[in-house]
Amino acid sequence: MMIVLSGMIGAGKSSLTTILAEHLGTQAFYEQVDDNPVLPLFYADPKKYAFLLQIYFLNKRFASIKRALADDNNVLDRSIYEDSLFFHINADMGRATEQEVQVYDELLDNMMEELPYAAHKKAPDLLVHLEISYDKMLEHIKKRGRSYEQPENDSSLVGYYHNLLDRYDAWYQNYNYSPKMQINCDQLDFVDNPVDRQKVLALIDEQLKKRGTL
Ligand SMILES: Nc1ncnc2c1ncn2[C@@H]1O[C@H](COP(=O)(O)OP(=O)(O)O)[C@@H](O)[C@H]1O
Ligand SMILES: Nc1nc2c(ncn2[C@H]2C[C@H](O)[C@@H](COP(=O)(O)O)O2)c(=O)[nH]1
Repeated sequence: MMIVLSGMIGAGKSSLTTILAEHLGTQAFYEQVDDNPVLPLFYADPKKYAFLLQIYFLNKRFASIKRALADDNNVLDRSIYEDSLFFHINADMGRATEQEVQVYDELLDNMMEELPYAAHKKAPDLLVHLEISYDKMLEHIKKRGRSYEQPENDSSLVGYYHNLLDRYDAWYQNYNYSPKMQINCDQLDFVDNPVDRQKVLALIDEQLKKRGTL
């Protein structure tokens, strides 16, 4: 069983990846963030580093999916499809050239074809999308405290985050690679509140049982 968590920056993917993997007794696979040397460069100069960051994420994501596929059961923090969404939004904001987008799209297609499970199973068993409002997302970003993500250090992030949030909603509505479910995280504190945590886990269990995966 492969479960993938999707959602905006700060939605709670990494936190729920840990909780869910523990609940299901499976392995967790995280996005490479704190030890990502390109991420701070990107936030300081998005136009210069958008393409490099995307190649960095694609490479790491691909390695992580291959490692995850070596196990029967796993939970992944963010999908490879969202990386592409991020890049296309950045390109639409003038941070990547048409040629860079073309190279990225072709490389992604090529790499997806090479996945060892390509012949049988190209997608996760369930995508769990964490929906979040702008205000709640900022609250989480503040709580986590990565300096380069704070709008008070860089006001252009307000527009960037609104763009991402708007397009994320449409992305989830159109996502059709696998079964999917959405959890609104604004009122559910699955990090510090055990009752909310059980509620979220029950919602996911219900979907897995319905699909015969649990
Ligand atoms: N539902 C929630 N309620 C309260 N705090 C949360 C919730 N989800 C995440 N957080 C907090 O918000 C911050 C970002 O969460 P994280 O799991 O790193 O998000 P993501 O991986 O989606 O970027 C962390 O400090 C985490 O403790
Ligand atoms: N330009 C891109 N940025 C990305 C991508 N994937 C993640 N990120 C950024 C967003 C956050 O600052 C940080 C970690 O994301 P979380 O949602 O896990 O907090 O990395 C991407 O593909 N392109």
